[in-house]
Amino acid sequence: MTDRDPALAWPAPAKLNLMLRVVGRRPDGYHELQTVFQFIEHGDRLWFDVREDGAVRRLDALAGVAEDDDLTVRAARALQRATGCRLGVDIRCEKNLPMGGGLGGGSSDAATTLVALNRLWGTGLDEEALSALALPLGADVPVFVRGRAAWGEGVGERLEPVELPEPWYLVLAPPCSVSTRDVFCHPELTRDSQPITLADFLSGDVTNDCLPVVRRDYPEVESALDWLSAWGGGRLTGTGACVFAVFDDEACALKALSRAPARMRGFVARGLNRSPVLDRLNQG
Ligand SMILES: C[C@@](CO)(OP(=O)(O)O)[C@H](O)COP(=O)(O)OP(=O)(O)OC[C@H]1O[C@@H](n2ccc(N)nc2=O)[C@H](O)[C@@H]1O
Ligand SMILES: Nc1ncnc2c1ncn2[C@@H]1O[C@H](COP(=O)(O)OP(=O)(O)O)[C@@H](O)[C@H]1O
Repeated sequence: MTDRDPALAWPAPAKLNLMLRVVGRRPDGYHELQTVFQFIEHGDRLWFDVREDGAVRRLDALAGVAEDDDLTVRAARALQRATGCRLGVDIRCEKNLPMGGGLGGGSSDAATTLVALNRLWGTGLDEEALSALALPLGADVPVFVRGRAAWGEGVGERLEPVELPEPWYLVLAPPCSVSTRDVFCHPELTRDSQPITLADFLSGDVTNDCLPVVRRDYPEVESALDWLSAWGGGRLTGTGACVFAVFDDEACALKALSRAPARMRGFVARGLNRSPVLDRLNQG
């Protein structure tokens, strides 16, 4: 066994927000959203080695993120606190997802840590209890813990599983990072969208209210969206910076990717209604 044995890896998939409406604002300043989350077959990978001494350590450095702030470390400590577990863990993370890209990489790492350690430490929390631990770590963490594509409301914590088509996505990562906080503070952000229904979304309403302000303030995002317009139109995930287009088959998506300007990094991945974390859990 190597310390990064693929057979022992735990997946941390990315998510896409297939639509995102800002429908109000709570007294604490957080915005009420409507969104649709779907996972994609592309993400980070994590390995966990249980320690007997209770220490939680991160073995791979993450640029700009101190060990104590790392969402994997915070998730492990939150599980220890909630359960009184005296075990610890060494965490390795192969980071494939861009940070601050709207793909939810940090949130997914945190969720995978909660799910995996709940198994490896034998702490026995059910999905409801794990989701409650997840929310204070970030609004997107619960959907990754539950592991099902979902219609989300509130700040993303009220989740209803949905069955969606699972197309292929071409995702482009423009060379910039968008601050979620800056987008939500933007004076021109639409904050009073009319709520829609799942049926509205399924019949084609895929508005992302963050798109106009992000497009205007981030020229790299604008140019990625413009480039994708030739391939049926580009959409923003979350607050960006990543953008995506939808394809019926993998070959067409790969063909589009091969023609992307050299400065645009990207990848092709299938949409998933079920997170690979659930399958990993069933593997034991
Ligand atoms: C917008 C979404 C959609 O999936 O994804 P990302 O683009 O970040 O991936 C999420 O709701 C992001 O949730 P989360 O990742 O927890 O946001 P944070 O980084 O904690 O938020 C940073 C700041 O944005 C503001 N914020 C965030 C979420 C929200 N519903 N209303 C807000 O007003 C708050 O000022 C908060 O302090
Ligand atoms: N394990 C982690 N992976 C990624 N980001 C992390 C992690 N731990 C903490 N962070 C912080 O969370 C921020 C948001 O990360 P991420 O979830 O990747 O982006 P987004 O919310 O835009 O999808 C990062 O910019 C980083 O400061």
